[in-house]
Amino acid sequence: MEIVRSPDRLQQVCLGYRPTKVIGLVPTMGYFHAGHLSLMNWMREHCDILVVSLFVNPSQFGPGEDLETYPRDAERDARLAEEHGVDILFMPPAGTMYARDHATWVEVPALARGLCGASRPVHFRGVATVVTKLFNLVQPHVAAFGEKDRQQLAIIRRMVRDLNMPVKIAGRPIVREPDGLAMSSRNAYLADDERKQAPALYKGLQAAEQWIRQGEVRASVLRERITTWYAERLPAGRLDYFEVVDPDSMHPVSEISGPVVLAVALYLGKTRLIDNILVDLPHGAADS
Ligand SMILES: Nc1ncnc2c1ncn2[C@@H]1O[C@H](COP(=O)(O)OP(=O)(O)OP(=O)(O)O)[C@@H](O)[C@H]1O
Ligand SMILES: CC(C)(CO)[C@@H](O)C(=O)[O-]
Ligand code: BAL
Repeated sequence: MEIVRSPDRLQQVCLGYRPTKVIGLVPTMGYFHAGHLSLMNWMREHCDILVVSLFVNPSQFGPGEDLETYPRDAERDARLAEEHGVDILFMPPAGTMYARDHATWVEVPALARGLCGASRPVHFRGVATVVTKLFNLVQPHVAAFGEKDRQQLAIIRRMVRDLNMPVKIAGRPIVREPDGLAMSSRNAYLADDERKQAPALYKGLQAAEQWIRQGEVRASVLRERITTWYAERLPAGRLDYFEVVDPDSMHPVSEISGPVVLAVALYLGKTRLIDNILVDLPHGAADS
């Protein structure tokens, strides 16, 4: 495995491979867990040259968010990357990815206003911009992203389509702890009592899926029921949002009549956790 720190060097190495090798990219912010490793394992089977980027991207953090305290362990991450067959681990020092007078931004506002975008207004602009930069540096044939960050995945798919970027996007399933909690680097922030309550986040989504399968089609009723459900089981929690959205546009659905995503964000103490599930109902389900 080669560790590359310079963006120019990364571009030069990848341009050399591009004509003859299938290049796969897994973008990350590091502090690897089984979710990251599942993306690497999948990509290892779908490319010749596996590139993993590890960059805690400042432009996707708003003021007062956890940029400085974001968990980091570069040494352990490098060891795990090597064990998982990574060919190139890109770890740029903070100052090298953006010019001092960086002025170009990529935005997909139609998909970035709601859900996480409502409480993190600059977040998806930062994500779309850094992912574009990574695509330009690596020129991957395929890039993989987790469904845990489903709004991010939808935004990247739309950006790639709208801007004719020559890369295939693979969305990969959420890897969970045995108790159902979605793996996330930020789980490391949870105090013991918070960690004990955290699996209720996913259990709530499963309960809401059941209510839908039992015939509830009104998003407003689901939101009311789930708010009570979480308040009873997560006394330390503060709900940021629970939304029923269309899987492609990520726009809210008021009456369910086909596949929907149930998406939630909740603060447990100071830690903001997100999760979602796809409820894959057939189209026209409510009419039958
Ligand atoms: N539990 C998971 N299952 C599958 N993919 C995941 C999971 N968690 C993160 N990913 C994916 O890994 C990639 C890198 O994500 P990132 O490094 O931000 O990790 P993270 O655990 O999501 O961190 P955070 O705590 O910041 O949310 C993204 O495509 C993300 O969707
Ligand atoms: C895609 C990404 C690596 C961009 O910084 C980040 O948002 C993440 O880890 O999900
Ligand atoms: N995986 C999402 C990265 C972030 O929350 O900034």
